[in-house]
Amino acid sequence: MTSASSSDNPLDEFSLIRRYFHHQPHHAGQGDSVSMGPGDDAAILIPPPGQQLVMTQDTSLEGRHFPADMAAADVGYRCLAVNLSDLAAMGACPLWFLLSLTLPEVDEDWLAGFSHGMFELADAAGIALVGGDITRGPLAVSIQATGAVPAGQALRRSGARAGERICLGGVTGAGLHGLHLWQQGRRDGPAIDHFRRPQPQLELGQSLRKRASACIDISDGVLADLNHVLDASGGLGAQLDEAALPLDAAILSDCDHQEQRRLQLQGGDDYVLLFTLATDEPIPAGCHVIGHIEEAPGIRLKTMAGEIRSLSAKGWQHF
Ligand SMILES: Nc1ncnc2c1ncn2[C@@H]1O[C@H](COP(=O)(O)OP(=O)(O)OP(=O)(O)O)[C@@H](O)[C@H]1O
Ligand SMILES: Cc1ncc(C[n+]2csc(CCOP(=O)(O)O)c2C)c(N)n1
Ligand SMILES: [Mg+2]
Repeated sequence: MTSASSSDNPLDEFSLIRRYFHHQPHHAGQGDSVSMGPGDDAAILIPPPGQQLVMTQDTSLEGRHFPADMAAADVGYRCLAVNLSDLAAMGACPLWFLLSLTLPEVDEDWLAGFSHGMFELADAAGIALVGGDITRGPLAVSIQATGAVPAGQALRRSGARAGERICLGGVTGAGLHGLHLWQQGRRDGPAIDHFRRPQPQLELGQSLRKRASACIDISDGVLADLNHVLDASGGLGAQLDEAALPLDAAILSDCDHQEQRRLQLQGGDDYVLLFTLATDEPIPAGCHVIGHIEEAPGIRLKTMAGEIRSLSAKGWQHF
């Protein structure tokens, strides 16, 4: 957020909610499970019969998760996308979300852009805003999203087994590279688009139910998030194949080989799925096998030259 539109009478909290956050869902059926949306002390929701609910929450702060000069519509889109990516990683269908917004002031241009970007993705994903909270302070967006899966079919981090293939739902490295380019003053191009508007892999996640043995979305980098799968699966290890790491050479063309590898493996902000598949499962279209699970703990890389090198599971960390 860079500036406030000055107004003698800024909207009060309730008018602001009505104007920007009472949104008619566009999807056929979207909102059918909402008995009471924004407006009462809490939302009243109808869980789909026979399904389990899946809940996640992610907070995005200006300057920490998105740059202060990012367009409001991109901020709205991105803050919802990172939550939907967690639902995708569980194989869930999105249902409802709550929005907790902390605003430094009432800037109607910013609110119009933010809500437009956020509802663009909400409508595309079929998720309904059912309530939230608005308060004053440094800009922060916290979203709690709920989805559903048929009982017992949620994907978890914990089911990987030795011998299984490790797959990626897309290329990695573009998100953090986009942030770097942004910090150098660039405002367009594929890496920047990836950073501004990550595409949560909801359909892929749902298609992996009963197929993938473990799944996670990559927010902190391939190594760090793969390590969560290995830990959750009982302390297993992995070997990655450098030659098999998917690389969008056009996106990372301005980086040297070492920086490309660092972005691909440790970047973060990717929001693609990493999952494990038994050897008899077909590889979903558009996905890449990047290695396999091993009994011996730790992550190793088979280099282009055929050497095996140990890697530390370094990735993005707040502290
Ligand atoms: N304050 C908290 N209280 C309880 N559980 C938490 C808290 N913060 C995180 N967790 C739980 O810890 C687990 C890992 O959280 P984390 O935020 O790292 O999720 P992630 O999906 O790995 O990353 P991302 O935040 O980028 O989505 C999740 O199950 C989350 O619900
Ligand atoms: C302005 C700015 N600086 C740095 C980054 C990089 N970054 C911040 S948090 C995070 C991991 C996921 O976070 P969380 O675990 O909180 O969901 C990453 C890769 C960014 N996105 N924006
Ligand atoms: Mg996650």
